[in-house]
Amino acid sequence: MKVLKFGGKSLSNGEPIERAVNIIKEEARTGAIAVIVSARGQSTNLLLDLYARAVQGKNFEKELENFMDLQYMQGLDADLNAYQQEVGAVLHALQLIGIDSERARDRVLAYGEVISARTVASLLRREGLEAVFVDARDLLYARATANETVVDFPRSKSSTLAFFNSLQAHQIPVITGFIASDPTGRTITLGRNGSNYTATLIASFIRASEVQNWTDVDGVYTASPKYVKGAQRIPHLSYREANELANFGANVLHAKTILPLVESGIPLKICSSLAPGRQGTLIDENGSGKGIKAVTTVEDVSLVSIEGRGLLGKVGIDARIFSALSSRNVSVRLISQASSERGIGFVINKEDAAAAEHALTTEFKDELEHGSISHIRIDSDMAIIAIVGRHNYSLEKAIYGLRRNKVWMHLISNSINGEQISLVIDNKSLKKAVNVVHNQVFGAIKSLNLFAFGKGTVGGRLLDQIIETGDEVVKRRNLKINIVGVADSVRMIFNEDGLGRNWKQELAESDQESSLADIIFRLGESGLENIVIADNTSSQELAEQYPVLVNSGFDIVASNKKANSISYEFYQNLRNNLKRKGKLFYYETNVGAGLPLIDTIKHLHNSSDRIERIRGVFSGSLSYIFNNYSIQDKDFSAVLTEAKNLGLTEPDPREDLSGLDVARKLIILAREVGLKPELEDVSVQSLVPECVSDSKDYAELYSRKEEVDAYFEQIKRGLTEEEVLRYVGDLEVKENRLTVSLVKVSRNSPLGNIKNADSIFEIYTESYGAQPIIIQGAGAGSEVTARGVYSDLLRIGGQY
Ligand SMILES: NC(=O)C1=CN([C@@H]2O[C@H](COP(=O)(O)OP(=O)(O)OC[C@H]3O[C@@H](n4cnc5c(N)ncnc54)[C@H](OP(=O)(O)O)[C@@H]3O)[C@@H](O)[C@H]2O)C=CC1
Ligand SMILES: N[C@@H](CC=O)C(=O)O
Repeated sequence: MKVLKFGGKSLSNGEPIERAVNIIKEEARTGAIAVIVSARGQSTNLLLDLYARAVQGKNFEKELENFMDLQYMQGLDADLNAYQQEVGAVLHALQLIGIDSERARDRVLAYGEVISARTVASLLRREGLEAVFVDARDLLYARATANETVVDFPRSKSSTLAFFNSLQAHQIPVITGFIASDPTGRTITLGRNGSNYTATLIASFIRASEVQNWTDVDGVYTASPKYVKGAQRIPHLSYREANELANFGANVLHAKTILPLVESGIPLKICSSLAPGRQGTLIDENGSGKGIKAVTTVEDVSLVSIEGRGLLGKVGIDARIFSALSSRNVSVRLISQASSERGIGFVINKEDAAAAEHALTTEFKDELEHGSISHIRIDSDMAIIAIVGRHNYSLEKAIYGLRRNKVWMHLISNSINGEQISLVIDNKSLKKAVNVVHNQVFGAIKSLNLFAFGKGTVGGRLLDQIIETGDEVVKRRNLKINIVGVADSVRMIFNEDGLGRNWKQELAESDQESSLADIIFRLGESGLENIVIADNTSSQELAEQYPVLVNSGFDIVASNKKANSISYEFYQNLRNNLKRKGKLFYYETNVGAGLPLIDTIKHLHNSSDRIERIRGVFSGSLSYIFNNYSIQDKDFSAVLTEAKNLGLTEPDPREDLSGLDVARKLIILAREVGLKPELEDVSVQSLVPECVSDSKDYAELYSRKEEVDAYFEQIKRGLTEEEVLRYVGDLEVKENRLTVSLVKVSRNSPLGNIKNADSIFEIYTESYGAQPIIIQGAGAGSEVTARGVYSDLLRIGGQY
């Protein structure tokens, strides 16, 4: 015989109960079945409310009407009116007596299951099945203890077997879940998950072939889908694993409900009544073998820590702690003790915190007074994350991910059989932590949550590239980049679920003012893991805030060169900060846009090949300008405008013309090879003609373009047929000399030969001698620069 249990949501009015009836009909076709039901929909809550109203002497008639309205269904052969009278009479009596008692409450609650079983039996009869209503109070017996309801197994088993033996073939018992009789014949409930317990108890008594638990979820998941979007259904679990899951927060199960099955080896299937065809989770003796099964969470627990030198080597301290707690009915969920015994930490339910504090401070009053115990501290607002299943390195992976995301672990506990690891963290970090741990231990698709500053030439293109190639990146790299926000200099938008193709319009229409402090706060509060900041602005103000971003736990990618080229002291402090916090900062596009330059320099430098000189055309925009200006019959200002329109120049092109941008790039490279220059140390030949150098902004400079054009025309006239102009950066390492100058070079030389907006870098090293390593290619432009930043992002994502 199979036992089918239906939860409250699966029996709600309308489609759910119709589906449940169909499931029962189908299963009845395959052999003998027994059905166990919970109270329908929200009935238990409504009955609890009715009970509370009655014992408080309040009116309940209207609420009772509402409750009964939800119970009625068309065409039932069972008379539910009688129950309205009966519940009303019980509530009325309670209203008069006004005494709140557990048995009285249980009696009222029992009506939920009774009406539900009557209704389901009646609906099955309407379908031509021989369904009989069974009140479980005639089968199951239990008594209340201080902590729980304890079932009288021998008596319950014998009355259940007697009943089932009396059943006729084809009769389908529809049995009330949740309720039993106490030794005095009064109603008693079986506690949390009580109907599931009824099902597994009855199944074990009658040696059922299986239990099907029909609910509104289609099985047990690798994490709560409430927190982890990528959680997967677990097809197969062992009883032991299910038990661990049940103890650590998987609320589709309760540990106690599994026990009767373990003893009798009956498999349990968790099935969704919303999608009956779908495979659920099978729980049996064998499970599916080794491997991590799930990452579960328990919210709202308290961490108790007792510390002091008086604990050192003293016999009986633990015994006193636990007997004090047990005297107040406080159960301990986890414990960890330092080997020196100077500290003991354990976790209890948050609602027991006050009782625990009282019990412990009373027990250890003397030790606290004498100082041999320095403190008994209770930190509430804690949570547990449990990794269930056996697998090598899962703890290391979890710790790595949590550290990276600044989640502090207060306590770590590893079960003796190695099948469960528990981590105690702050409740407020739970969402972030469970995502990190889940994705780490399952190697699931990792999320990188990106907040982007700057939506201009580079920033805008980057966001579009991420959106255009998102699916490919998930497939090839197991990484999902979620753009959770964008800010420009005026406004910002924020969407934890990730922005889509519409981001530009949403930003344009946003009424949220751009504010770095708000962004940091909101990202911190969001519970998002693996947050990366992209800086595609040229703002020094933002660059100066990188240490704050790092301290807030974010990694950074930047096309903005400012952080690497302002004072050396800032540069060094930022590096120290990054190291201390274990955060990443990539900025490959700072020099040479998308070219693999900075990385190459780093590798050469780290491999101890002494870099002696780096010389070349560092500026893509000036490369474009001089490549074209040298050979075309156009005004300088016209070519400058072309470069600006192509997105090659700095937001303020005076930074290119003044040589400041190239000087910054020299500084960045010099610092990569261990020098410590400041901007003032660079000798720069500015390209801004003296006559317009007092222009207060680019617009004014441009308005005086005739003077600019005349200046460059004169330089151009000085060129021979064979010569072209190149704006060259030169870093002479040994001499610690950094120069930027406009030089005439032969058209046929490597520098003279470059086209478009190409940059070229000649890297002279000790090993390569007079033959430099040459890196050449597009040195500016939205597409290549955005690609470079994207590649930095992927490098970070690869380390999650
Ligand atoms: N263009 C290129 O080829 C290359 C550029 N780079 C670097 O990339 C960076 C961006 O250049 P590019 O995209 O061309 O510049 P743009 O002028 O096109 O875009 C700059 C963006 O930054 C925003 N912004 C400015 N200040 C702030 C702030 N404090 N907070 C938030 N947003 C801000 C601007 O907002 P708003 O729209 O409101 O003004 C704008 O969206 C620069 O640092 C540049 O040096 C590096 C390599 C190559
Ligand atoms: N304006 C810069 C852009 C890249 O850094 C350049 O031209 O190189």
